[in-house]
Amino acid sequence: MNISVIGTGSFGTSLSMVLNDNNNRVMMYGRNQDTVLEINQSHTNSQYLKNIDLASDIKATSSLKEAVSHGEVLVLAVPVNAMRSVAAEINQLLKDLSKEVLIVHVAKGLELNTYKRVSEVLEEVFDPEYVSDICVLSGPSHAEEVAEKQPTTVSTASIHSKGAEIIQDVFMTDYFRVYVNNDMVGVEIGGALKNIVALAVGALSGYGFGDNPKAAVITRGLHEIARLGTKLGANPLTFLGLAGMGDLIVTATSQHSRNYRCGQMLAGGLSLEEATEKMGMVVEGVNTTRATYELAEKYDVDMPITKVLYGYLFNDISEDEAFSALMKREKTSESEGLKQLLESQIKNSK
Ligand SMILES: NC(=O)C1=CN([C@@H]2O[C@H](COP(=O)(O)OP(=O)(O)OC[C@H]3O[C@@H](n4cnc5c(N)ncnc54)[C@H](O)[C@@H]3O)[C@@H](O)[C@H]2O)C=CC1
Ligand SMILES: O=C(CO)COP(=O)(O)O
Repeated sequence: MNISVIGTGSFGTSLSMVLNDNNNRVMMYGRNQDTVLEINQSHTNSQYLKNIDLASDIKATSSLKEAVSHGEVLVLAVPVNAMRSVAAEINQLLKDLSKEVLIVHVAKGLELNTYKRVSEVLEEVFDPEYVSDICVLSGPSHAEEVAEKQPTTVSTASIHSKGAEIIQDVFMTDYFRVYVNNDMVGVEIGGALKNIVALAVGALSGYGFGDNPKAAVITRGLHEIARLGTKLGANPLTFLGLAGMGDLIVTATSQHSRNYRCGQMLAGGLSLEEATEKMGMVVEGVNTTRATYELAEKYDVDMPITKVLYGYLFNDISEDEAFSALMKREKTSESEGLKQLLESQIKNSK
């Protein structure tokens, strides 16, 4: 198929390699002329993927119109905060070209202020006449390792039934395995909220905390992701899958993760601005912590780790205050919490 990948950052580039390996005709769109030239002439993207050669079949353009004209499937691989404006530009081009495409996004976060999942933003922006379906692709998939062709597994979900199966076909190679999941809300919430946990565990690592507190934050973090997710209509079992537990493991335990490394830098004394600037790539967990904190307040969902991280990121509470806020809460029952998740699932499935 003809596929256009919108975004020449780390993930857009590594997914272009997967799509090319699966015999699709891939065109990347990037707003940075130098990157576009480098991809076309040197077949590398050295700012984002060091020591990786791209196939010469992968073409890049700085014309969004050219990319939209080329693709039957458009892969949106830009940060969440750019999604609405990029989608609006694409929608206008689709109208002008009178063309229908299948959209898949790979962004992991919630939109600031609206607290919307990315597919909700896209559904709002795209005219259904020009978009056959809107899908998400998410799961444990560091761009660096995808580019090295390390065996990788991800989930895809779509608003309608057909889209996810097409996305499964266009991405699936012998090193990139795609599972269809029918829980769009769960897949998007899992991918977005694991970044909060990764930031928190990165900070723990930066302060020199051991494995016990890290396991506590990962496990209880997954629990609170599931609590908010089910409130929003997700199936709690999705959080045990690739887009939940899988992505949480890969992100909250890895030096590849920008969120984890950002947490480490904060613990090392950098300000939030300094840490995100030094990263030079998107750290979705920062905005998503704010959006999730506000969303949890709105829906009255107890999210102690998110709340404490919000205080640490935006209100300068210290690590001691953060720990004390978490450890000195009222006594609670683990089995009661799990039971409530199951009850929500029964309610959601009715
Ligand atoms: N890097 C990774 O391992 C993975 C990233 N993701 C998600 O994919 C999304 C993109 O991440 P990365 O590629 O890693 O980010 P990145 O920071 O490496 O690259 C982002 C790209 O988007 C472009 N961009 C930003 N605003 C734009 C706009 N308005 N118009 C056009 N292009 C724009 C930038 O120029 C850059 O090329 C994020 O939501 C991230 O959470 C998902 C899975 C893995
Ligand atoms: O989502 C990712 C891997 O699945 C990458 O996470 P970071 O954005 O923290 O690097």
